[in-house]
Amino acid sequence: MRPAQAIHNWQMDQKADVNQPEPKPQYVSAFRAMSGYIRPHLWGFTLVLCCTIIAILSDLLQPYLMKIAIDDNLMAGKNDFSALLIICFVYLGLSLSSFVFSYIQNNVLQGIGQSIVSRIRKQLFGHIMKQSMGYFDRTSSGSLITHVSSDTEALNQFFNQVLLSLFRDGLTLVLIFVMMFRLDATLALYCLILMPIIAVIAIAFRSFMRTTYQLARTRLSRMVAFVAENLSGMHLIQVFHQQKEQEKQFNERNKLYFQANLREIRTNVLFGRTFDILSNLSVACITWIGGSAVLGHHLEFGVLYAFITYIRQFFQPINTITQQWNTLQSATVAITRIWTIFATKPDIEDRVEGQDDVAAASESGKKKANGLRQMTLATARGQEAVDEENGLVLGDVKGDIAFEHISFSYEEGIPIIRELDLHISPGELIGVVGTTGAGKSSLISLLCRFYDVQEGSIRIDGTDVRDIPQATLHRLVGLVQQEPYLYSGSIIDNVRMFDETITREEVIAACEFVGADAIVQKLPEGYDTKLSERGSGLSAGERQLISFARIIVFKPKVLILDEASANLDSQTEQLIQNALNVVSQQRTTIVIAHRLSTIMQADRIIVMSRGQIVEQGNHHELIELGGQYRELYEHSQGQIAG
Ligand SMILES: Nc1ncnc2c1ncn2[C@@H]1O[C@H](COP(=O)(O)OP(=O)(O)OP(=O)(O)O)[C@@H](O)[C@H]1O
Repeated sequence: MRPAQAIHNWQMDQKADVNQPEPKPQYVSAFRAMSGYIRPHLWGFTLVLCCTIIAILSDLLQPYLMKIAIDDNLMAGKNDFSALLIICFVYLGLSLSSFVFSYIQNNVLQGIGQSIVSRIRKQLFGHIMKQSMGYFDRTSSGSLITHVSSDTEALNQFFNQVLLSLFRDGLTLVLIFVMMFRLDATLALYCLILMPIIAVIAIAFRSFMRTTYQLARTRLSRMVAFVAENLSGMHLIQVFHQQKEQEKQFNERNKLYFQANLREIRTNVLFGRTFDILSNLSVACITWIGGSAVLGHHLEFGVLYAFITYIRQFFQPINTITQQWNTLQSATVAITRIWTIFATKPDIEDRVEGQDDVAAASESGKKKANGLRQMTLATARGQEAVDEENGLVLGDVKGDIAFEHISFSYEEGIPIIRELDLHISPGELIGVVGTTGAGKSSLISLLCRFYDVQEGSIRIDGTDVRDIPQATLHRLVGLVQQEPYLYSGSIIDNVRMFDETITREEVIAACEFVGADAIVQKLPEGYDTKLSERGSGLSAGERQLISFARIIVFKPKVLILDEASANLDSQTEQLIQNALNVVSQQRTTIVIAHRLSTIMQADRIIVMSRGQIVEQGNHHELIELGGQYRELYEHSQGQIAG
């Protein structure tokens, strides 16, 4: 397999246009893109080829054998029973050979197809996982699910139906003509007259079938996308009692898909039956023409019998090839979609050694970046992470954070963060407050490098985050999100994020440390309790505590907490407050607070408005100042009192 070569081929064919929304089938490009995956299986394909040829010959020789039996034995008036018996055995042998070689050909081809598709699916999933947040903002999860599931399945059909049909049915057609001409050239020429009629019907149906097929596929993917979106937002649907409305919308999509399917089926049936009529008509014509010749003693009866059999066999491959047109189209569209994803580079990538540095990166920053890179390599090997140049160890990172004159926007022309400066000292506990949409979450997304700033730089211990490999950065900076995500799996797995190098004892110690142990112990199987998807068996506060434990085991130098905005009961709130107090010790901590009570004890509170810092100081200083913070505080006090 040569994915790099395949992607290169693809990109050349697309002329670097990787953003086409509705790809059109491009057959040559699709075949070229697949060629890298086909090459390693050349021996397998050769075997398939040989088996197919043998199976086709075994099938096509059967009518010829009957012709010999009829003309050379039965009609010749010979009473040669042994010759007849031999013909019967050879006939059986041919049937058996057709069965065996078709079986081998099918199995080998299915095996090759499945292995290629499973490899592409794996690479596709891996590639999607590497994309940055901007990509997921732009791409719906429903369409990604479709790409990983049904588009890769369409590739499988490409191997098992399209490739096979093109070869098997194409060769069958050619050989049938050869046999026909060998039997009787005049009758064969009569059959050739049929070709233009068949071609006209096939072409007319082809465009119908393409339209109905594409319609059905589009409606199916819309329905899948709708289901995916609804499942991820189910709690909202239930809270707002939108079940009926969503059900109505789903029913509409379902109905449209049902209608498109019916249309597709009807077109296919009509096409198949039209071919049947044409086939019967041809048999009738040949029976009349050939029968007259037999009666006039110009043609042997056995030849006519074989001819009629060949005509019947002749329509089946044409029918199959025309039907495969749809599969070929959907496979090429699927290849286009998949390769478009493969060709999409992540917006955020680790800087490659020797690449141009950001203008702002200082010499010392670069040296430290080198150090951090080395650390990643060393930690990946499980060794003591030492930077040879600077003598840094991972444990030496202090957690000094500087936002230096940064500006950022998700979309051009709509600034979210504007020329913001902020320095956070190692070990400081910072609270960030502000009205909704002020840019608080965006600020921490930038620190985690989910997005890159357009101006300025963000530095950790003097190193630009763009110079730190992402794997290192995400070990340095731990994030507890507003809605902590728990996976289907045990509590142990969720705390250590499936990292087997973290022991059970470490997980339990972390849970005890943040006060989650008592909650876990109450669960039916304690730490081995299997959580359902998103940890739906736990309350919001309990999920927060588990995610605190997660932070403890991964020991980040900088902790970011995007506080849950959901109302928690006072007991859970106290548990979370205690947990925050312990996890924030000896690490730089930034808390985006929705409840001011969480950050009243913070070393410093930042008040944000419209992407800028408008006030900062500790709780008392900001109350004294009498600005936005005081307003927010009085508002929150009013709410509590109310
Ligand atoms: N992925 C995104 N794509 C485009 N715009 C976004 C995206 N995320 C946030 N925004 C916009 O950026 C602005 C700041 O959002 P952000 O989430 O940073 O605010 P916030 O202060 O954290 O708000 P809240 O307190 O409500 O969470 C908002 O106007 C929001 O609509």
